[in-house]
Amino acid sequence: MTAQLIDGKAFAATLREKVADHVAHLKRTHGVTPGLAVVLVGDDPASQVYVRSKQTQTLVAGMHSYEYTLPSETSETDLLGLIRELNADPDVHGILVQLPLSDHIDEASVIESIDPAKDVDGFHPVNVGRLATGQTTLVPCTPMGCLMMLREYGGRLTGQHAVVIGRSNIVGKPMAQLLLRENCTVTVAHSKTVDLASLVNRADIVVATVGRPHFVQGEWLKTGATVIDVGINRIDQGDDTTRLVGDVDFDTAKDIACAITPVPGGVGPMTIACLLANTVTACCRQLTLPEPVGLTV
Ligand SMILES: Nc1nc(=O)c2c([nH]1)NC[C@@H]1CN(c3ccc(C(=O)N[C@@H](CCC(=O)O)C(=O)O)cc3)C=[N+]21
Repeated sequence: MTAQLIDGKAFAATLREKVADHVAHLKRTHGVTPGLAVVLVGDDPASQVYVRSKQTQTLVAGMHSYEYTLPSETSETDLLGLIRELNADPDVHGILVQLPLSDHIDEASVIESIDPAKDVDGFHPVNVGRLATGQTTLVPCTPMGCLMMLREYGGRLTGQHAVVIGRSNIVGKPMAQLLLRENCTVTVAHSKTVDLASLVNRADIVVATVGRPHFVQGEWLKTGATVIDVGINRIDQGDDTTRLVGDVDFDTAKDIACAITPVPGGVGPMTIACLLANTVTACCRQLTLPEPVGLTV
């Protein structure tokens, strides 16, 4: 058996079309253009690539993009000052501060300083709490993209056993909340989990977000499982080139799973498309305009 490939790249392109359509509608009927501010501290090359990609796609969708690249030695006070300005700026509907931040800046303080209404990452404790209590909120982009693909390719989600491997605040925990909301039976596994292989073997849905290349083996999987690979691991090829691989050993998994996301071209592109979708949603809510259809989960 060879699994169906979940084409995140194509899925993301379709979602970005919906975003662009709604942006055009907002401009036409309300004279409003959604705006996204992206803040990057430091000069990490990988972060620069992501931020550039976010900016390009924001502009292509017809939105305003405001980019702030700050030197790595920027103080926490200065960063908080910028966020205060962005919170107050009516042209900015979404704020994303690229993580991780340098050690001298307290991440939690920075996240808490963002207006929850503009928190398009869904990382603010108010939004985390809203998700956990089943209220309308802004949902973190990576798990949101994973859920959209699972709804499309995972069959009826109710009653399925989902195993989320990884418990980060940005992926694992919100993913578990979203799957609970879909009536899945959810198990969250992590680095201290005993006998992970046999746990994974009982999963109908596997979401791998551990940050270790090729960690999940195909032989662990139950036949017919749906596999979402959140991992983005850059591997040195030994010849000065690098290759991007996931947390799942794709070559062995593809023969056992029913559907599987590739890396690259799976979760990554969906994450950015969901960021654009959240910016439009945030804009509509701030201006009490009708909620866009198809841009939320
Ligand atoms: N506040 C915050 N929000 C984030 O959403 C956030 C962040 N910080 N920090 C860094 C991570 C990483 N991230 C990615 C998004 C898209 C791809 C992506 O599109 N990847 C392509 C490949 C890109 C390549 O070739 O490097 C793919 O998987 O096909 C990857 C990684 C968002 N992040």
